[in-house]
Amino acid sequence: MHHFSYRDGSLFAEDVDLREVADAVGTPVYVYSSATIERHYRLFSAAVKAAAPTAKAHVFYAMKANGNLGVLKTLAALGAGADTVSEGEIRKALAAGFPPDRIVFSGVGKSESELRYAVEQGIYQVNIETEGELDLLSRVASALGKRQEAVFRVNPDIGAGGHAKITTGSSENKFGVSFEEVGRLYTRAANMPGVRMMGLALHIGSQIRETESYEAAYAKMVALVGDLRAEGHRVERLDLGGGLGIPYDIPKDFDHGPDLIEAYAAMVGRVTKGLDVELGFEPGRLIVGNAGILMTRVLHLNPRPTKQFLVVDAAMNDLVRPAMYEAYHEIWPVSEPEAGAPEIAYDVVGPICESGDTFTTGRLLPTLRPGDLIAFMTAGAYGASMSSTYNQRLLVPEVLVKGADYAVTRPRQSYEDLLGTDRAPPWLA
Ligand SMILES: Cc1ncc(COP(=O)(O)O)c(C=O)c1O
Ligand SMILES: N[C@@H](CCCC[NH3+])C(=O)O
Repeated sequence: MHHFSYRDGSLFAEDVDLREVADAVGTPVYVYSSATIERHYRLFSAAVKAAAPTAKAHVFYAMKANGNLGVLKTLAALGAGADTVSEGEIRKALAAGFPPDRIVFSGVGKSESELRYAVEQGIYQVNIETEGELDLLSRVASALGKRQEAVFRVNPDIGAGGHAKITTGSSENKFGVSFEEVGRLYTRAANMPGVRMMGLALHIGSQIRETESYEAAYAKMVALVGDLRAEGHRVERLDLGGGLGIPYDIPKDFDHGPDLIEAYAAMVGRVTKGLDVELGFEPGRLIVGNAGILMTRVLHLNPRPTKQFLVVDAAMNDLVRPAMYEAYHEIWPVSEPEAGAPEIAYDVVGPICESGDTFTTGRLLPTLRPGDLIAFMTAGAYGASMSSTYNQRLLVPEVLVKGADYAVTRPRQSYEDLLGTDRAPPWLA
């Protein structure tokens, strides 16, 4: 369920009329609902905690999905941890109030300075993805006189996900140390200064809407825990990653309840039954995806003999998912269409000079005119966080709603900001 609905002929985010936000903040604009974020975080954490009653479960929100400070503070206040993938994310997580001992650092290519920063901050766990990274972490941490707790991110050779570009668990993907190598690396790490191996992690992909792939991968990991322990290794933590998917095709009256979350949690309970480990989870999209929309205004119509282009003021630099993954986002007019109003098939496109700057083709929508507002739904995850200034367009503002209140949690970038970071080379100055 999410908290965007029609009231008095207009689309509301909780108790805030989106027309009001468009007037005050302009378009395009991302709008997030605190209530939806809270609901999904609570549903997920309660489900996994209940399903694995003997294991301690920690939820680390994967902040790459949405790193807005207001969103992060909302989740930190609920007691979530953070799954980070760069020094920038660690810094932002700390600034948002996540305590260091609830921060996990994942990622395929961590640099020496990033690892040093993470160790200095005393973060909970580094998820090591290569042997070179094990060596580097050991060197960096021992030079600081510290011992960093870490796990190996294992590639289980079982991938899943909503698109080939977001599958991560196959051995063809770059992520994690090879399943066959873990035993040898664990043995090496036991004798290394600066690191303390605590267990294993995996993350098999994103937008996964079934539990079978997870179950196969998790079962493989549970067996690996047993094998490592039999060799005398300490394996106290199992970080099960994120990736649980959400519905993108949501009819307006749809209440997508906790079904998939519960099926997932039950599967986790089944697979880890009797296993004495602390479990970690790294959900991103599940927490914030349905909690956000991108509101945009129609600029122009461009009729062609075979189609009608609807040119809006948002573009692929603001929401890249359709261009990058052929992703589907529902489009809801902000003014509620009258029942039975005639519909037209539109190609909804942005102003960027690429044909790929197309949000959808042939989408049936009520008749729209320049000046009308529409919302790309389910844009809370990998929307603003993947945006860019391509075509020298300003990064769009982000607004967080709570009940009848809203706040601009990131203002629209200014042209001064856009130009201000560039430097001319001395020979052209
Ligand atoms: C290591 C890791 N954890 C968690 C996530 C979060 O994924 P999702 O947003 O699909 O839950 C990702 C991104 O896929 C990831 O790479
Ligand atoms: N960016 C992807 C998800 C990738 C997840 C990051 N590991 C999306 O928009 O669906």
